[in-house]
Amino acid sequence: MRFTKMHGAGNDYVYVNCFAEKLPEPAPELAIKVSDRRFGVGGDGLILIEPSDVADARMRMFNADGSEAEMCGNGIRCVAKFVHDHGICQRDSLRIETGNGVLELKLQINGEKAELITVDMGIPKLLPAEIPTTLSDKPLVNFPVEFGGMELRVTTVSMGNPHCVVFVPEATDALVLGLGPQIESDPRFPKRTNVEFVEIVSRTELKQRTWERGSGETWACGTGASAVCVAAVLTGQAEREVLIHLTGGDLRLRWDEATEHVFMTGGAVEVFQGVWPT
Ligand SMILES: N[C@@H](CCC[C@H](N)C(=O)O)C(=O)O
Repeated sequence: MRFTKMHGAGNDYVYVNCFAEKLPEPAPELAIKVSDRRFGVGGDGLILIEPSDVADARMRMFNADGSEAEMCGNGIRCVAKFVHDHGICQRDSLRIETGNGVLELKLQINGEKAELITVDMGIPKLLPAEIPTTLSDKPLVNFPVEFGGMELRVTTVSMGNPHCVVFVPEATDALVLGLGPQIESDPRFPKRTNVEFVEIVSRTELKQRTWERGSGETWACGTGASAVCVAAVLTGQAEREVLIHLTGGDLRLRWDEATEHVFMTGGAVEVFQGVWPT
């Protein structure tokens, strides 16, 4: 099986072009093996680029623990770059099918290659049943909750996948690596959750660290950055257009007032290609 290693802002996955390749084993098992940073290729998970009946391509994404997620914001930019740069569909606007519906992307091309990509991430969902969470029966905005003996204020947002956003003075290891996994698996999030710890730098600039459902701390999370933009606006701390600094790079987010859609812009990088197993 040929694969391509790609990353968006340091959120790295093993990508397989299923227009041409067959998986040697079921995707969940394969995801666990290839993601291993010592015994595998190394990555935050596995992403399959498949033919679609309703769009230019379909993305399926598997976390490093083998669980399948509905959406991946950094992943979809890489899928678009792959689809464009490898000649599957060379338009500068693409439609990609995901577990959160068909999303539209605009590609900025430099020479022959896609560089910056803007994704219409759709309308965020805020109802507790849509997250899902049992913490309240109303949308949670700066909602006080106790986790591990500590009271935090959380804002929950679904971008197709669940996010729990916590604004903090400093996103320390104790919070991200200590509380992150506890919140991820808290039974009040029946499908587990991604967790974002966010520092407000100014009304247009934020800093984010993410504990991802199924993969642990990653260097960036695109659906997470979208949820953070929405949460920062809902809590009155930021404008609708923000620059978010993540551990592995920056993303630009805009929550459009008229359409309520979130737009995310960032890069996508092809790192190397290989064959699995060797
Ligand atoms: N890194 C991704 C999100 C990947 C899926 C997530 N871990 C989940 O289980 O929902 C992104 O860039 O959005």
